[in-house]
Amino acid sequence: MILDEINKKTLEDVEKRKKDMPLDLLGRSLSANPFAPRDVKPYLTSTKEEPIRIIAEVKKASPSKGIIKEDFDPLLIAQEYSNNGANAISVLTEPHWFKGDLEYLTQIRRYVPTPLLRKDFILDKYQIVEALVYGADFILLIAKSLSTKDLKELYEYALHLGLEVLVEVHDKEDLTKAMKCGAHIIGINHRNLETMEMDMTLCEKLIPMIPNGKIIVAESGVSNTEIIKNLSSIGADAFLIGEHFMRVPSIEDELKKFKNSLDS
Ligand SMILES: O=P(O)(O)OC[C@@H](O)[C@@H](O)c1c[nH]c2ccccc12
Repeated sequence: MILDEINKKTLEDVEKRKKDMPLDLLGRSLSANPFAPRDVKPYLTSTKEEPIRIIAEVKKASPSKGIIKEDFDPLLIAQEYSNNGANAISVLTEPHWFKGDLEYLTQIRRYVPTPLLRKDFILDKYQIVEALVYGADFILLIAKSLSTKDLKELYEYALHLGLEVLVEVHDKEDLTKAMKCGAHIIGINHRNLETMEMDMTLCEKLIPMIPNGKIIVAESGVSNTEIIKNLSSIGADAFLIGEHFMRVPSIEDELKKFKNSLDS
C-alpha cells in the first residue's frame, strides 16, 4: 500500500537527517529563529464577510498523477496565491512522490506574508521541529498513519512549539482519533491515501459527526465553484486545492472565482 511505502521511506530519511543534524542542534537554530509561527485559526474560519477560505497548494507532482507542473517555481506560485486572496498556502515538502523540498518553505516564508502549512508525512517529532525552523505556521498530521496515542503526542508537541495542526481524516475511525486528540482543525481528505480513490461525498458523511466549533477543511479534488458552494452549505470552512491551481492558465482568475463562489 502506497501510504505504508511513503511512511517507511519518510522515516528512513528522517533517521538520516537526524544523523547529519541531531535534534538538539536543529533545536539550537531555534533561538535565532526569525520565523515565529502565526495563529492560523482566524485565517481558516469561515465568516459572514469571508465565507470561503482557501488553502492553495504548491505541488509539483503526486503519486497518482506523476509530474503535474513542469515549469515549477514554488516562490512565484506562492506569490500569486498570496496576491490573489489565498488564506493560507500548503507547501509539499515530501521529496520522492511529490517532488517537494523543505527549502521551499523558507524561500516562501521570506517573501510571502500568507501563513504556511508544512504538507508532509509527519511521523516523528524531529519533523515538527524542522517545520518550525524552516518557517511553517502549521503542520499536517494524517490520522490514518498514526495510533491515537502517537497522534495525540505529536499534536501536543506541535502546539507546545506554537504550531497549529491540521488533522487529516478519511473515515469515521480517523475522525474518532482526531476527536480524542482534541483536534481543532479537521481536514476531510476526499482521496483515500491507501488506494488513491476519490470519494467526493465524504464530507456529507463525516461533517454531521463533527462537533460545532471546529474548523473544517475539505481536501482534494476541489475543481469548481459548484463543489465549493455545496460543501460550504454543509459546513466546510476552508478548501485545500492543489492540482487544479497547478493546471489552470490563470491562478489569479481561478482563485478569485473560487473565493467568490457564493456570489453567483
Ligand atoms: O491536488 P488536489 O486534489 O487539489 O489535493 C490537494 C491536497 O488535498 C492533497 O495534495 C493532499 C491531501 N492530503 C495529503 C496528504 C499528503 C500529501 C498530499 C495530500
